[in-house]
Amino acid sequence: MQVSSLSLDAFKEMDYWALEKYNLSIALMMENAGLQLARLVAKKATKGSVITIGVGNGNNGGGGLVAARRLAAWGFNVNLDLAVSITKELPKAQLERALLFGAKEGIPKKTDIWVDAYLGFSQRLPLSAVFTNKIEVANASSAFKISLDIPVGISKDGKLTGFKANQVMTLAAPKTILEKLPSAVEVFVADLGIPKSVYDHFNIKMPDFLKDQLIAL
Ligand SMILES: NC(=O)C1=CN([C@@H]2O[C@H](COP(=O)(O)OP(=O)(O)OC[C@H]3O[C@@H](n4cnc5c(N)ncnc54)[C@H](O)[C@@H]3O)[C@@H](O)[C@H]2O)[C@@H](O)CC1
Ligand SMILES: [K+]
Repeated sequence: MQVSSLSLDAFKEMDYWALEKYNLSIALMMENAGLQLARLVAKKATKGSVITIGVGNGNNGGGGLVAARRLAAWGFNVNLDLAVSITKELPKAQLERALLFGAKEGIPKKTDIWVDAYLGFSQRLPLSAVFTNKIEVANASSAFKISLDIPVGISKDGKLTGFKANQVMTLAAPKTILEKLPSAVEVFVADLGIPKSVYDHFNIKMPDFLKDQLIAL
C-alpha cells in the first residue's frame, strides 16, 4: 500500500537518497522551495503589502531567503528578521543575494504577511530563548502567517505551540506531524524537483506536480 504522509525521519531518508542518487544539491532544491514559497506569499499579497521573513541559520532560513529575493525582484517590500547570525555557507550566500535585491534587515512597524523560515525539520525542542522570543513577537502581530516546511515550535504531536501559522507550505511530501494541526490551518505541498522514481522507491504517492507545483492538501 502506498502512503502519502511521512514522518520527518522517513522524509529525511528519502531526501538524502534523492540527493545522492540523482546528483541533486540542497542549493538546487532550496531554489525550488523558495520560488514556490514566494508564489504562495504573492497570492496573498497586494502591491503595497509589507512582508517580513523570519530567518534562522539553516536550510529552512535559506529557503526563506530565496523567497525574499524572488519577492523583492517582483517589487514587494521585503524585510528580514534574522533570528541569529547567518554564518552557514548556503544561507549566508542567499542572504547576501536577498540584500542585493533590496530586502531590508529588521522588523517594520507593521507587517501584513509574516513568513516563518526560522527553523524547519532539524529543530529540537525546547527552542532556545532567541527563537521563543521571535515567535512571541510574530504571534502578537496581526499579520497573516505562513510557515515554510513545518512551523517553528510545533510539538511532536503536531500541536501548534509555536508560530501560529495560517498556512504551511511543506516540501515534496506531506508530513504526518502536520496532520494534527487545527483544521483552519491550510497546508500546501510544493515540488522540490524530486523524480517519481524516488517516490516509487519509498512507496509514497507523488503529489500531482505535473498539474501544479504548489498543491493545497
Ligand atoms: N533537501 C533538503 O534537505 C532541503 C531542505 N530545505 C529546508 O531545510 C530545512 C532543514 O534545514 P536544516 O537541516 O539546515 O535545519 P533547520 O533550518 O531546520 O535548522 C537550522 C539549525 O537550527 C539549529 N537548531 C535546532 N534546534 C534548535 C533550537 N532548539 N534552538 C536553537 N537552534 C536550534 C540547528 O543547529 C539546526 O541545524 C527543511 O525544513 C527545509 O525547509 C529546503 O531549503 C530545500 C531542500
Ligand atoms: K519553518
